[in-house]
Amino acid sequence: MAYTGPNDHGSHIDTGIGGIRKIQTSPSGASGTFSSIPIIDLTDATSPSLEARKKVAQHIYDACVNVGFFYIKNHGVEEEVIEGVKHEAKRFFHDLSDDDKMQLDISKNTEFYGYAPIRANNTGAQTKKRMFESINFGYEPSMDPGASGTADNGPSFWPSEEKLPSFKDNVGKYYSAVMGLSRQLLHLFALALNLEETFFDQYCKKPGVLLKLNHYPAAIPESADNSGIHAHSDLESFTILLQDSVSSLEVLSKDGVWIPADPIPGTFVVNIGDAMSMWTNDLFLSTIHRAYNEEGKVRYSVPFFFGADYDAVMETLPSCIDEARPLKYSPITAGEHVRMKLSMTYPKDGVGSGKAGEKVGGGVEVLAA
Ligand SMILES: O=C(O)CCC(=O)C(=O)O
Ligand SMILES: [Fe+2]
Repeated sequence: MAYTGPNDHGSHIDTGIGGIRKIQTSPSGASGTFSSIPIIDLTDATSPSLEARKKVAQHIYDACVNVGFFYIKNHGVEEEVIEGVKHEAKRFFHDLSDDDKMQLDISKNTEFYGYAPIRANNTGAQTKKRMFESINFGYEPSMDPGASGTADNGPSFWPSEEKLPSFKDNVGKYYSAVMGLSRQLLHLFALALNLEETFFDQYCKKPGVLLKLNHYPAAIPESADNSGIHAHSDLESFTILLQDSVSSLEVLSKDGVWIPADPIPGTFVVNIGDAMSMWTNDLFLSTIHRAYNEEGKVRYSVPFFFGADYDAVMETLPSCIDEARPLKYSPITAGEHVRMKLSMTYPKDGVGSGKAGEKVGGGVEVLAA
């Protein structure tokens, strides 16, 4: 299903990630015209031939500058591991009591890791509850096959072994697999940008990552709407999204059409986030998307947000600046960028909520707190 009109909730959008913005299709208004989301075969991403890897990178380049979203197939993550994390997501949301889940309350965590219950929009613009709950897990060096350096991204809240036996182990297997895949994608992004294949590695030794489990319940009570996750862009460098079989995700094209990104078996959806868009001076698009519960079916999704080391300074790549594309962004550490935007998503008693008209990080205009 595709909807016309830029946004069916008025002229401003709830980013879900960073307060309310004017409708726009990228942090700074850059956007792409597209009518479908490309599927990219990663078989040759690990080819010994540089030429073959560059061909894959060229497809990624095209997708990043035109759409900001693409599916990947033949990504190498084992089916069993994928089924494992889906199973654990169901256990988390259904086997734990509300009290158990609130023990992991995100508002008690310094780094915005933890559980966020079904709640009304945190910005106050929407009074009805949004029908999704989620839990975020932060960077875990023990789950990163490529870890180097000492991470200081703060501790995650995990359910105890007693409450949910083997949960951390099984989620950890998925986490490690997508962590490895992320490092492969980093190489492809570098090749796509005509950089040394390992260019981004130096910024991603202990990366700021979030593995999030989302649950969209089937039943929509009177006190809620079916909106799920409202229109937003992701804030990290890129996202690897695992969907179940229920359609929900839609991506906004420049002409205001919501293009479905329905689940395709055997694939992940990858999208560029605000940080990579800033890094590339908006050459790579951080495209607005949303996930509404239109079908009234229970749905789970597992986004893995990958960003640079919190102490890495993201400075716009010189090759992405020219007369037609003048420099738009000041250098910022990945940590400052992420913490600022997460604090607007999950405000804590007046801390960090965006103010009307405030310019944040990537030049995003925040219109209401
Ligand atoms: O559930 C989905 O399909 C998308 C979720 C999403 O966009 C997010 O959590 O940022
Ligand atoms: Fe998202």
